[in-house]
Amino acid sequence: MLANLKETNLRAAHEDAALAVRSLRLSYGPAEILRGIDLSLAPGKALALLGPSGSGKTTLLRVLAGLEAPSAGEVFVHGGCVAAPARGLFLPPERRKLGMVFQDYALWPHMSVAQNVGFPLEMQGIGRAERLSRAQAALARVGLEAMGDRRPSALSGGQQQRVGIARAIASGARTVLFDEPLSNLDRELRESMVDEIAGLVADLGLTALYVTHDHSEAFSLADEVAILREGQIVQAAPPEILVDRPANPWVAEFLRLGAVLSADAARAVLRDLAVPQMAKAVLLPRRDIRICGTSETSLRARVLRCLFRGDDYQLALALPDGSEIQISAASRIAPGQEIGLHIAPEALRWFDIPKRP
Ligand SMILES: Nc1ncnc2c1ncn2[C@@H]1O[C@H](COP(=O)(O)OP(=O)(O)OP(=O)(O)O)[C@@H](O)[C@H]1O
Repeated sequence: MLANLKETNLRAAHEDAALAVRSLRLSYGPAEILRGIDLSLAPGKALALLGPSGSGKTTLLRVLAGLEAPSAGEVFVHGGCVAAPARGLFLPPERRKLGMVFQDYALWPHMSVAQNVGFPLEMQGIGRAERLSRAQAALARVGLEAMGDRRPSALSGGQQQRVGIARAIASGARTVLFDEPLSNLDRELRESMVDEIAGLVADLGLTALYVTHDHSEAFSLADEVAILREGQIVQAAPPEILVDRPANPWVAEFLRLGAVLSADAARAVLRDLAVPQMAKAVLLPRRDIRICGTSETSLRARVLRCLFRGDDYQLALALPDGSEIQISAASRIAPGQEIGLHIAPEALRWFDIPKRP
């Protein structure tokens, strides 16, 4: 599975991995965009690269694909080294046995579905007859064997997504890189597409790497999520672990897990609190906070906004230290109202680094 590789276990890890990078760096002029990345992804697993805009997600994907050359470090695909600048090694994209699915699938409207799927094979110099038969086989694998003659515009969004995946695997790729595949879709469509993509990738037995800036998409699609910040991986773990044990206050805030308070603020606002020695910040996970009566109150908050979401209400609350937190509530509470909140001491997540590392 994915691991933050250490020098000692790297050799075994990268030999077995579908994808691995070691001490990867990339600079554009004086700007260092990727700053020492170690990752590996086991065959058949799905990894999401998640991070704020500009953190280097797309750049890392492009380095894996062979669309960018790293400045230092090594890239491995299915156990073989495909880029190592120190040794002058660089394999171009067509020799890496990786498929790519681009933002919004990037299908050419003037080509038929089968021509779209066969296009990368044409770029590899494969003849027409073989191209068509491989395109047809790939379409059959994604359940679209009857659609080869259609134009992409005559397919639903879900079918276009399947065409994008068929194109990625037509050359025999078992590992597919997805570059923000769902970024421009509206929310509802996106949710059903996430389901469909995850199902298809699992059915086809593919190894998948997704770039996304959407937390819920990353959590739904991937076995493990690597969080990038300014060209470095700050935490890589299964989604449940990220939510339960964020590595630092920045991860907790980025994932919007709740309110992060400095230890001093926590002492001031949380009743009867025992602050561990060395603690500099604490996360109050929003999933563990509930509205309560005065006798149970751990802290007080003021309602800033209250939004009806169909099933429940989303409350934006101001805590006494000025930080904001969003929780759900069963009924409407008017903005401006003071409420009591309860959080169990064992639900708190303490950090020995300050709130804004
Ligand atoms: N060709 C380039 N020349 C110089 N700087 C670049 C180039 N491509 C990307 N960058 C810079 O590298 C940084 C990382 O960009 P990248 O596109 O990898 O981020 P990202 O995490 O994918 O962001 P987003 O979610 O907005 O797509 C950004 O600061 C960007 O401006």
